[in-house]
Amino acid sequence: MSSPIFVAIDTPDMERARAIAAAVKRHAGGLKLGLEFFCHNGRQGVLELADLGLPIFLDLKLHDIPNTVAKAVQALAPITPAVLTVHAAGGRAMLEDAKAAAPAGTKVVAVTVLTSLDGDDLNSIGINGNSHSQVERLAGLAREAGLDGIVCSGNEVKAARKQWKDGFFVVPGIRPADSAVGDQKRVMTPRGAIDAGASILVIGRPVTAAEHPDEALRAIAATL
Ligand SMILES: O=C(O)c1cc(=O)[nH]c(=O)n1[C@@H]1O[C@H](COP(=O)(O)O)[C@@H](O)[C@H]1O
Repeated sequence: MSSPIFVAIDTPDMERARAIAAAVKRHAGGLKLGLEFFCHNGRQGVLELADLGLPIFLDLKLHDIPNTVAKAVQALAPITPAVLTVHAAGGRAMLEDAKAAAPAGTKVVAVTVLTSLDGDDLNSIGINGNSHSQVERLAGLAREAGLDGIVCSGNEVKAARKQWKDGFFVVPGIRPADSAVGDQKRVMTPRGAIDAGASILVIGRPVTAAEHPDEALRAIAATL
């Protein structure tokens, strides 16, 4: 079985992205390319890294009116990412239109509550609940809209999986026990997230900031 770990290649520097991708390619389940990479390297950069043969998770966290998001998804062609993110808070019509615009082989997943937010952050943007209730609400919305799954932290994935048994659950905010947390607030160990029901783990700095990314990745994989 291929690894559930998608390595987040968060850099605008194509040389560095190529080097990290080449280093981890034998032991990663896929590559996650997000805003930092995409804003600088665009579709061409994505296609170049896709040539390595690993599944590509394109993390653009699209969030706009339904027509704009649907057209943006169409404009990604000829990229056919294995996974694509949109923001659940865009609402049901946006989610439905994003899914309808995506290629058949692309899992469209909705970001629920960013792992960099805690309860106080949620209150400050007018959400008077905790991350658990908000993730459950948005998971229900994503499911009703026909999406493939959600992005949430390891803390909520167990409850979300319970309400959506065949959902695809992406879990970032992954930190091995000895890792720096950085800007993440809702974190979980790799093993904890898998045990709680994650389908895939997104791991960036604990791998990419290591002196030897492939060794760091294999050490994490050994804990699963
Ligand atoms: O959609 C994501 O991938 C995502 C959602 C979320 O709630 N939190 C989150 O950290 N991510 C992404 O996951 C990666 C985490 O990177 P590290 O914190 O370096 O492991 C980054 O590329 C984030 O953009």
